[in-house]
Amino acid sequence: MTTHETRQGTSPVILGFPHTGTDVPSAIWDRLNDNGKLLADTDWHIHDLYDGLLDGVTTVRATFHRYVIDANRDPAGNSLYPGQNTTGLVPTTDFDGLSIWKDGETPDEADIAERLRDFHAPYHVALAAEIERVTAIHGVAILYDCHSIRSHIPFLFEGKLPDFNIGTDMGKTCDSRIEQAVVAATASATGYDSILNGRFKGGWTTRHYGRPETGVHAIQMELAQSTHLQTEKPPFAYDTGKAERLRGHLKDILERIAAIAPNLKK
Ligand SMILES: N=CN[C@@H](CCC(=O)O)C(=O)O
Repeated sequence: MTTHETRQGTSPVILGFPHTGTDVPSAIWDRLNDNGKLLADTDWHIHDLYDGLLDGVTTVRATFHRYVIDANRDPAGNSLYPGQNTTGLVPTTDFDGLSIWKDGETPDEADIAERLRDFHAPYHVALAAEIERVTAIHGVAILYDCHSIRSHIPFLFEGKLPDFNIGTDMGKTCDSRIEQAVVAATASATGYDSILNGRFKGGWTTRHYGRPETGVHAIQMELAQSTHLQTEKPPFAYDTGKAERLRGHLKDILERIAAIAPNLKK
């Protein structure tokens, strides 16, 4: 089973897609309960949503599902949000806090070690290699990590999530000009709301790679799925009309950050 797909380009921008994969090996699939088999926490269609928006962009996409192992979690198993409801490296629940494994089939330490080796590590080896390659071309690289999530999830947050959720771990993971360019682009998107470092501050990928002092900048975009899906429940169908409108704004965001790259110094 392949673990990831890489498309190489020469732009300074790299798109990461840790959660759009839906591949689950049969031995793992058989351990999921009926709720887990819905794969409800997938970032549905997000790689299609961003397809073709920026010339020369590099993309790295995990093809395995986050219930196999979550490529956006610390491989050491540390929580993204200690003390708050969240999901882990190999999640035991979905975003609603409901079990995803059959009774007695919750992955153990040996399962987690195996999945780290077979899925999490190969994805991050590929992503790190692209960051290194792009940095060798431009002196800098901008990793934009692409996500989506349902707009109402009481287990994780109150009320309705804004449409654009920008995460930079409180400004630590990228130059402020990148952060401000994305904030400005989302603020000018009429009919959408947005927030910087609200409930979603950037996952492990953004926090791990974003080291502005070394020339590697990272920013996460968490889109509310109501901006591009027909409904936020199975079958999580793509809404072409909504998506086309949104794609104009995503293109604007990506072009703005690509234009900043030549001005970023190590
Ligand atoms: N769709 C995925 N959302 C991310 C959110 C990370 C964060 O808290 O910023 C995830 O769970 O990995």
